[in-house]
Amino acid sequence: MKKPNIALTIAGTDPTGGAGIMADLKSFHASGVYGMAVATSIVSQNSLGVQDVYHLPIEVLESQLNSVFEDESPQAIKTGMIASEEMMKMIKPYILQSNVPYVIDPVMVAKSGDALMDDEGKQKLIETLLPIATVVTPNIPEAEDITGFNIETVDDINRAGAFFINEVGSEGVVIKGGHLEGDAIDYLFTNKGVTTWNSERFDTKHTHGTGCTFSAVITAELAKGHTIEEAVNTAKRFISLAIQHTPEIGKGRGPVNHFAYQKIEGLDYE
Ligand SMILES: Nc1ncnc2c1ncn2[C@@H]1O[C@H](COP(=O)(O)OP(=O)(O)OP(=O)(O)O)[C@@H](O)[C@H]1O
Ligand SMILES: Cc1ncc(CO)c(N)n1
Repeated sequence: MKKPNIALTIAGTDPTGGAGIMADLKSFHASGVYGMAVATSIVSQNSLGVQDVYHLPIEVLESQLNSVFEDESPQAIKTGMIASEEMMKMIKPYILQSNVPYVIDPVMVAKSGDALMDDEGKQKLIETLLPIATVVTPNIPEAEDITGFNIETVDDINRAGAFFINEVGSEGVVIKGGHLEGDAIDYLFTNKGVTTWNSERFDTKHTHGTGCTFSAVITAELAKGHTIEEAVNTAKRFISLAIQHTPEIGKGRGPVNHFAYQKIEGLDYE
């Protein structure tokens, strides 16, 4: 059997399996990539919201990172919820040393509206990790927080894309239109220009963890050696099918279907 490509996620948890490292592992697996996961914060959350957040001590983060990197290095890395500057600084040298594609989902607020990062953390993300990202995947409110201006029109989105590439120094940014009205349009900006993906908006409340899933699939595709454009293309198809075929789990805003893409595309990995 061929050795699989490996993707690593460094993020918060969701005991109900819809978001965070649990969603990332499912998405890696459904993309045919071997998944590894380092936890930053333990989040008591479910489809109804966030009940409690416990940030792990910095030594616990370091110890997990050492366990991963002294053994087998991943071919791509993703970070999600990172609550403090201390954690960002701890993670950065591991990313730089591994020298593989690095995806940042700049998680700030859960779909329920609960905050997962404080204001200082947002500023520090811009200084420490965003400049070394291969791809950043903000939703509109996250892009507004990072750029410091309101995003309402396509002109605003173009301005935000330019900000990430030219001012922050990220290689690519996907500004996700999930929070706007109308079709779900995503905009990828790189130094080659802009590419857009358009999907119909599915009328469902079950969109818990869509951002985690989308960025995890981009990471998995980059781990396989695909280009940024190819990776976003696959991730868009993956998340659209996952939202279209939600499993109806939970009393509130439930998770998406992480296995719809694999099933519908008829994929059979080695
Ligand atoms: N109702 C929907 N129908 C179709 N696509 C959607 C819908 N909602 C979101 N998307 C798509 O899902 C992906 C994730 O975008 P979204 O804006 O929901 O991320 P997010 O807010 O970061 O998610 P979360 O914070 O819950 O993890 C994008 O490709 C977006 O266009
Ligand atoms: C741990 C975690 N990361 C990200 C999100 C955003 O969906 C969430 N709800 N929980």
